[in-house]
Amino acid sequence: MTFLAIDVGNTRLKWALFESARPGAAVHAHGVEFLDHIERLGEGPWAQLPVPTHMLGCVVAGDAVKRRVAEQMELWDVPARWVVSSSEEAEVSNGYDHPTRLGADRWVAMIGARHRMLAQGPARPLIVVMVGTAVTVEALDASGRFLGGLILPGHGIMLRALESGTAGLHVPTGEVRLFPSNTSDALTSGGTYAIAGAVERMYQHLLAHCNQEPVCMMTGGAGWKMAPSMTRPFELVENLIFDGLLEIAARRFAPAPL
Ligand SMILES: Nc1ncnc2c1ncn2[C@@H]1O[C@H](COP(=O)(O)OP(=O)(O)O)[C@@H](O)[C@H]1O
Ligand SMILES: CC(C)(COP(=O)(O)O)[C@@H](O)C(=O)NCCC(=O)O
Ligand SMILES: [K+]
Repeated sequence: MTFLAIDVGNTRLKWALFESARPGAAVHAHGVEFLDHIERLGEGPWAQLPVPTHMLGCVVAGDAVKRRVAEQMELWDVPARWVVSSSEEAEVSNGYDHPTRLGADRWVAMIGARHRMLAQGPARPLIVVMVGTAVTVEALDASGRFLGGLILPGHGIMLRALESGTAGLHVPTGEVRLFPSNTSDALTSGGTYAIAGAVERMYQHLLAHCNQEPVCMMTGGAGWKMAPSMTRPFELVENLIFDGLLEIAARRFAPAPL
């Protein structure tokens, strides 16, 4: 029984074939493609894979991209299934005004993070930071209710916005500095501390709301860039979306109850 997990963001598709649809399952194979290269999957990395028993994915990149992924999956007789955010799943509840409008990647990452925390110790309030094309900062209370979250531009979008809106900001990538003394460092540091500052504020909001120190988990392709600049203890997790997809898949596909 193998399980294919797919996470399609606005920049890249991440996939992993697990040996079962259970949390902690061993990874048989995994890979990443930029969205422009999705058409390579079927004749490339997926051609040699054993046929997955089940697939579950999450996609925020739009319907055209979703169809292109489904086309690549035609090499197997496996239906493409995509998570839709809902008001409750895998013991996490959704406080969004319109639960189905919440980005599926945010929902799935929260489910992954909540169960990761529960596997390590008692339930606490939880901050989930995802640093991808955009950055999201979610807050959950100790009961597993999503209270709300922040969306802000990721590093690339911030830089491109500044480049396109000004005459004098076309410079190479710089370093994160406490007191940036050139344009490159000023831009790189500004973006990094904007993100770190947003996380710090959400941490304070959640601490005040719950009166208990939150656990903080960070994930996403650019998470490693943020790690040295964070103000609170956090765990950098490779892919919370895969963790969440395994939790959901276990409840949908696995024969034995959890
Ligand atoms: N080797 C890399 N290739 C592409 N993006 C990278 C790489 N290393 C870091 N990044 C950063 O990660 C972001 C993409 O992360 P990812 O989690 O794949 O985003 P998304 O889920 O939105 O597609 C890019 O915006 C970029 O800033
Ligand atoms: C916020 C996002 C753009 C993040 O996308 P990503 O950076 O993972 O590509 C995505 O989760 C999304 O489109 N959300 C829908 C709106 C919402 O969550 O309120
Ligand atoms: K993502």
